[in-house]
Amino acid sequence: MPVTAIKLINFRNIKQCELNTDAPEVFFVGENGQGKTNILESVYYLCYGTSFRTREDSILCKNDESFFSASASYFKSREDINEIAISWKNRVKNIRLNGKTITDRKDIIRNQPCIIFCHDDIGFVNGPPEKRRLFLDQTLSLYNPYYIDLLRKYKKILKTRNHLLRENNTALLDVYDEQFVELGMEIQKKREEITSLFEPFFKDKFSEIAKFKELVAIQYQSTWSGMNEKDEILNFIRNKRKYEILNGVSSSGPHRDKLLFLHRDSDFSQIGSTGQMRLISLILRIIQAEFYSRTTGRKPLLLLDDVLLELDREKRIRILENLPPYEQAFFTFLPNEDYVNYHKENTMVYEVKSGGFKKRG
Ligand SMILES: Nc1ncnc2c1ncn2[C@@H]1O[C@H](COP(=O)(O)OP(=O)(O)OP(=O)(O)O)[C@@H](O)[C@H]1O
Repeated sequence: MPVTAIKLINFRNIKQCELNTDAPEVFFVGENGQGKTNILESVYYLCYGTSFRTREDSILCKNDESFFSASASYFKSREDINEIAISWKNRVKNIRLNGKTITDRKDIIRNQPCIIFCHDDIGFVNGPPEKRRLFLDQTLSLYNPYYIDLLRKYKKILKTRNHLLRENNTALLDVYDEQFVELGMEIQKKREEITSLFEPFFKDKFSEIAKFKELVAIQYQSTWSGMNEKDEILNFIRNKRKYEILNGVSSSGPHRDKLLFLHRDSDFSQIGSTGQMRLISLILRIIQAEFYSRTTGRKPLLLLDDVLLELDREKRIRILENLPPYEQAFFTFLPNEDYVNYHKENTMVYEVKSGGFKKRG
């Protein structure tokens, strides 16, 4: 569903704005630090109920102000206009979909799917294990609300289990280990399945876009690898119990697994160039969006924040030609980028300066 209008009050450096965004592609062009990412962040915020840059809503509130609000209208069909609105006041967030309060964020994720291509995505390739796992968890959560619940349950059990380890409560650990392993195995299975499903697409796209002759493979490395039965894993973690009690943490399970990009069996993040890793992160987002569309029959919104900057002209063009099907795409550009070349017939262009927006043309 395309976003046709965005209204913001006190969102980051944007005091107030009402923007018409009724176009398949919307470009935001401006110098550094003017508010381009902020406007993309507001769209993401309206799709997920959280930011991709911070967990703290207070940070989104304009300095020296005590509240902010964001809302977007979008078409379900040309006759059926919907509105999502989020307000934050006295440190309380209120999310409303067509005037009705939403209490579980799952409901807005389902409502308006959105995929952000942002600078930090390079961490999917060269970042710490939790950042790399995030790619898989985001992919699975996007199309499967059950996975969101599964992760929530696992995180809760993990927290309790770590607490029991610190308390040396072996009787309760015996009970919790069962659930810990069951939920953990389910998460690992889903992550492994999605990794093998993505592998051939990833290889094809990488050689097509990067023109890198040698293959880069994706591998999910499980801390419980080679163990397919629950009892085997239970034995494995019980054998580690003394060590875990000593350290007060669960040393294996999906929260310790790794996503690896391998070139000739070594970690590509150690040898790839920044441009190559940027490409991999873009390709991962493309595959994520394509997979979402294939499984749900719906097209997401795409938000592309400055991610083409590190690529040479040929690769930029190849990335743009390979973008997944989208309902609408928002892009940010610096004024000296050749964005005019990517302009389509109905593209809307806004100039961004000090949190203000001026429509061009
Ligand atoms: N809570 C806030 N209140 C007021 N201003 C803020 C707040 N948070 C961020 N800013 C301001 O927003 C600006 C950053 O905007 P943004 O991140 O959108 O930059 P940008 O236009 O995308 O630039 P770049 O190309 O450098 O990424 C900075 O000037 C920053 O000081």
